Amino acid sequence: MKVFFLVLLNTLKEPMLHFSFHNMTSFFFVLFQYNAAVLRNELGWFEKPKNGVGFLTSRIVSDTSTVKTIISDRMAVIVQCISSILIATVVSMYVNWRMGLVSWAVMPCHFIGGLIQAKAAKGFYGDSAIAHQELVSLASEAASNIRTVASFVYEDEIIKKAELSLQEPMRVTKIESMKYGVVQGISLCLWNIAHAVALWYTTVLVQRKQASFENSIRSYQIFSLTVPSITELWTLIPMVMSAIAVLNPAFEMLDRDTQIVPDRPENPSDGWLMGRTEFQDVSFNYPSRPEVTILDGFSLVIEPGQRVALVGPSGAGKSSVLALLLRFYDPQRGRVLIDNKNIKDYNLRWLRKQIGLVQQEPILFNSSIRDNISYGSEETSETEIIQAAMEANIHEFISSLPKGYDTVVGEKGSQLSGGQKQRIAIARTLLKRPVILLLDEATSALDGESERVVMSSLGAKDWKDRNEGSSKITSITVAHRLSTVINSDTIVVMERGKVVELGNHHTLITADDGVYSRLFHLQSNMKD
Ligand SMILES: Nc1ncnc2c1ncn2[C@@H]1O[C@H](COP(=O)(O)OP(=O)(O)OP(=O)(O)O)[C@@H](O)[C@H]1O
Repeated sequence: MKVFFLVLLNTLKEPMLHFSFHNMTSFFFVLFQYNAAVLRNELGWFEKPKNGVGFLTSRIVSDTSTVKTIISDRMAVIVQCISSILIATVVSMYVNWRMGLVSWAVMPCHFIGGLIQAKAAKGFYGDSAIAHQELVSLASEAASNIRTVASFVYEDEIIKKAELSLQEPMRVTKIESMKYGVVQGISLCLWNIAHAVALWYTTVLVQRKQASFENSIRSYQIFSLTVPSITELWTLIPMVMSAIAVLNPAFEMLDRDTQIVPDRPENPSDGWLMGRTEFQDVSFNYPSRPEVTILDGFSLVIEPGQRVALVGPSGAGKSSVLALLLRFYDPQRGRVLIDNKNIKDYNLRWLRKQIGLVQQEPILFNSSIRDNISYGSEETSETEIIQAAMEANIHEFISSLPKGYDTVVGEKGSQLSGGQKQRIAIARTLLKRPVILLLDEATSALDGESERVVMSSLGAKDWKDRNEGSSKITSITVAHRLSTVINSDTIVVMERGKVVELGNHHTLITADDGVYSRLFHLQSNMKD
């Protein structure tokens, strides 16, 4: 009866274990937390080589699936093995306590065998995980830049690089697997010794009449049936070891504090910004290149509603000024103020909602034009979407497409021309109704006429209906083509991270030896 009860218990433990461990909640929780932890980081973190797109993709997939393997799958098996061992011990003690004790006496052989195995398996997975990350990084970089790869006929080089990145891990894995084989042999030998000792002691017990033949056979059978559980338990150890190696960086990722916290201070300010922007003696270098000074004592005041242009030679630091305004980075010295308040004192999410950025190479998503325009402003109506498209001078083109606003644009907008992508990006930013608009070479791919329409529409833009205090949008435009910025209220000429000239087109053009007038005449001559 007691044996029957134990057998029943053994049978019932399976559904209970699977109910406890084999659900995916923990996996989805980790996946969610991991994604959130990645996105929480500041921009400088993403620019480190080890945090590139490919590496991150590979890490998210492999780290989370390892967590799932440990929590959902392996833990169930581990608990199952332990409970089987315990149940078998109780039963064998019940049948013949001497035999039960023998099972435990030879247990060290199993444990030592397992421990040796686990030690040998350490480091077995580390290199292959890194190789996997490198491969994913190479593949995703090549796939996302396939036009460049194809035009330079660089496919074979990428395959060679992939092969090269696998060579060292393959060599290490070969040596490790040979070591592992030897260790496996030693472990098996130890387990066989344990069996031989148990069998020998069974015969001793029978000869001494301390156990009946039937009971010793029963007890030995139970012991034999338990061994696979012990073996399985120990074969799981290498996997758990490797998982722990993977989990350490995963926990580091989850625990990392971002240097620019988007939710602090916790309470967003009320209402809307006016748009007065000020850079006070700002010095800045990128975290990835701390030795190079990008902005050096940069100061500038922009009044609400002003249209300001930043011009100057390539590398002067114009885009970096915009990046600081969005707090992608913090300056090392000086302050950036909006409406006379340091931008560090604003809730960053709230602040960014009021600033619109259009970049030279806008990123579109592989969905419909409508979704791309309403990205980040999901609650807007169809009329508002069309209005924004009209202001960006793209409505006519969209309407000419067979599927209109439902046309899917392909990955990164690959099915559109550069100018069309830029105009969709402008519409997307206009729909956000930003108080401050940042245009970084945003119209560089447009023809002259199209650019004129877009720029004059942006120049006339006002948010009177939303913000009683400010009528016109404050805009900062970065452009190399000076015709883009000729109508700006203020043109700021930058060189090596400093303001070297400031004024409107007419005042700057009259300074004969000025940087702006030289640039302007150079561009006019090229046109002629
Ligand atoms: N993420 C970055 N990490 C390190 N250095 C950077 C980064 N982005 C830009 N730089 C460097 O900062 C300097 C200023 O770049 P920035 O893009 O601000 O110049 P720019 O005046 O806008 O140039 P362009 O007119 O060519 O766009 C350049 O020397 C550039 O190499």
